[in-house]
Amino acid sequence: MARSAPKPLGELALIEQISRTFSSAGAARNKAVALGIGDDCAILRPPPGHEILVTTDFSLENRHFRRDLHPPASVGHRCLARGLSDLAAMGAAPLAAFLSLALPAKILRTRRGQRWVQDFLAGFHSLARQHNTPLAGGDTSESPADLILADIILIGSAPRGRSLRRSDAHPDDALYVTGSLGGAHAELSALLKRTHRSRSTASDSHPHLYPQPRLAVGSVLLRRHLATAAIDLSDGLSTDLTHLCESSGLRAEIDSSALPLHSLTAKLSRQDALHAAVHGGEDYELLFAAPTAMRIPRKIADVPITRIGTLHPPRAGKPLITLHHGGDISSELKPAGWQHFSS
Ligand SMILES: Nc1ncnc2c1ncn2[C@@H]1O[C@H](COP(=O)(O)OP(=O)(O)O)[C@@H](O)[C@H]1O
Ligand SMILES: Cc1ncc(C[n+]2csc(CCOP(=O)(O)OP(=O)(O)O)c2C)c(N)n1
Ligand SMILES: [Mg+2]
Repeated sequence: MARSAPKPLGELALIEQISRTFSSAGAARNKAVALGIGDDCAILRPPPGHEILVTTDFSLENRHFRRDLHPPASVGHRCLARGLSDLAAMGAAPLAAFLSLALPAKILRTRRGQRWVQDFLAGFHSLARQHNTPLAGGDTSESPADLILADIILIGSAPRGRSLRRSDAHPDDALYVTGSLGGAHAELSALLKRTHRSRSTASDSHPHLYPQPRLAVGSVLLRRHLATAAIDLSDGLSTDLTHLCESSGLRAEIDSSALPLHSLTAKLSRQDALHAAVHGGEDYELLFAAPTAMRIPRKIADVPITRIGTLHPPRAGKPLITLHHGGDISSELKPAGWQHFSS
């Protein structure tokens, strides 16, 4: 017998559900939020001596996730992780998140659709709790198409004038990455070959479905004055290192054998594994520069740190990024990571 359709959720009921999820016992709290969901604006009070950092990123169905392949909890987790990773790259601590959500009307009329929304919020909420990031507001709208569209805004803070920028690396600084590379690309490629949704959960190791924003590492880099510059790896090392080099007016030399390849790339050929590590996006690891004389621990906040190369002053005839393959063999590494509008 067909089950009766559930009571459709309207805008106010949905906001009520979101508000309840994010104010429950055990929900993320932050002293900086003087007023959260429920009024025309939220009110934030950053810690004294700190300045505010703001970042925003879309999570769009069929661009950043597929409803038929990504578990809804992963979509929620990734939506927040994208913003938290930008804060991590600058050494900032999150104060609050704002979520703007456009949902197809259809989704709120079926039990399955309502469960999708509930699981999306649960995935978001679980990562928010881990990183003390309350949801302090947002916007809810009916999507004009049959597509789920989300935008996340993250507000963070850092001691005034101390945030890590892309532009402050020095000539002869060493380059480091956190964690491992290529795992997100390898997992996404495998996912795109499937015809049904993954059942993976955040408790397994899933670099694409559940990336871990490196907030603790970013905070140590800033607090202990270890890094001169940093960026997070969202579009891929080749593209994001190009940003860091261009912003700092430097060129880079990278040792391909030093790149820490994620274990998920082990099934690939050496060439495909390297391609995933260098051009695959969404690893959400940090790339940072530090003076060669600075002693950088092998692990920071339990995350392995690997030296992958060195920065140099620009020189006529030398490419912006040189990839060394051992012996005298080297090649130019051009930015070939993710770029919207290019395919
Ligand atoms: N539509 C836009 N309007 C204004 N600034 C934008 C827009 N899109 C991107 N930016 C800015 O351009 C810079 C680079 O953006 P992006 O590549 O998306 O950074 P990230 O990889 O850190 O998310 C950021 O400072 C971002 O705020
Ligand atoms: C369905 C699907 N196809 C392809 C991708 C791969 N992908 C989408 S966006 C992106 C790069 C990062 O996203 P972007 O919007 O550029 O984030 P930003 O650099 O602004 O943080 C990648 C690798 C994906 N996540 N999902
Ligand atoms: Mg962006």
